[in-house]
Amino acid sequence: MMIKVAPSLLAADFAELAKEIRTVEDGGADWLHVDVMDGHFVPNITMGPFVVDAIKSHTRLPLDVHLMIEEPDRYIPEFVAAGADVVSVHVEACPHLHRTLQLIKSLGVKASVALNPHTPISMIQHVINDLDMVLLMTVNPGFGGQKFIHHVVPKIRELRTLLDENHLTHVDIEVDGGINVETADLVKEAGASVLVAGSAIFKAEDRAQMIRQIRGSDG
Ligand SMILES: O=C(CO)[C@@H](O)[C@H](O)COP(=O)(O)O
Ligand SMILES: [Fe+2]
Repeated sequence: MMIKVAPSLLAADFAELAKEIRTVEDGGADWLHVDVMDGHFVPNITMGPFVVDAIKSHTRLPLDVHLMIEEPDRYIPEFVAAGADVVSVHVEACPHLHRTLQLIKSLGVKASVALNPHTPISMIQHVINDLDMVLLMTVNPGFGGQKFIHHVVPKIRELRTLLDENHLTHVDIEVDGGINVETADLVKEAGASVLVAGSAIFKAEDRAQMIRQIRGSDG
């Protein structure tokens, strides 16, 4: 399986974003992961469409926008206009999930649903044909630098089986939170195809080498 690595900018120096982006883009990142938090869905506030727009002008990498916000439908068009290429909404924040996914797709970008660590795979069973990706949180959303929650690994396996049974092999499984060289092996073995990593990459002495190690092409 082709593995993509998406550095999370949450762990970057926000006062030097353009430079930070250059280091991971030159270092071989596949996507840039952008964490949007509203202080309601999660107990932290990060950035909005204005910053996404600024990031877009400094990279050719696809922007993987992880919306940890309530009422995402109100803001999705703005994030797409700002340059989002993949939009993840949390199932826990979407009472009309099917409608939200159609909205994302109607804007011509990839639609993804994110699940908190305790949220069962069955929550998305009836929308799997409308998805380009599923984001499985491997920490409780809200902050970078947290510890990987191991009980999510069987959920990755369960989702991969569900996708295989429905001939949806093109649907990516993204994992997010606590990914490092060790946990990367566990999630890839279970069927994940997009690995988000913030602290592991931005705190590494050699970011390019860390990206290669997480992807697994470096032994
Ligand atoms: O969505 C989130 C946190 O809510 C993540 O994208 C984190 O930013 C990942 O950071 P690390 O756990 O890799 O440091
Ligand atoms: Fe994220």
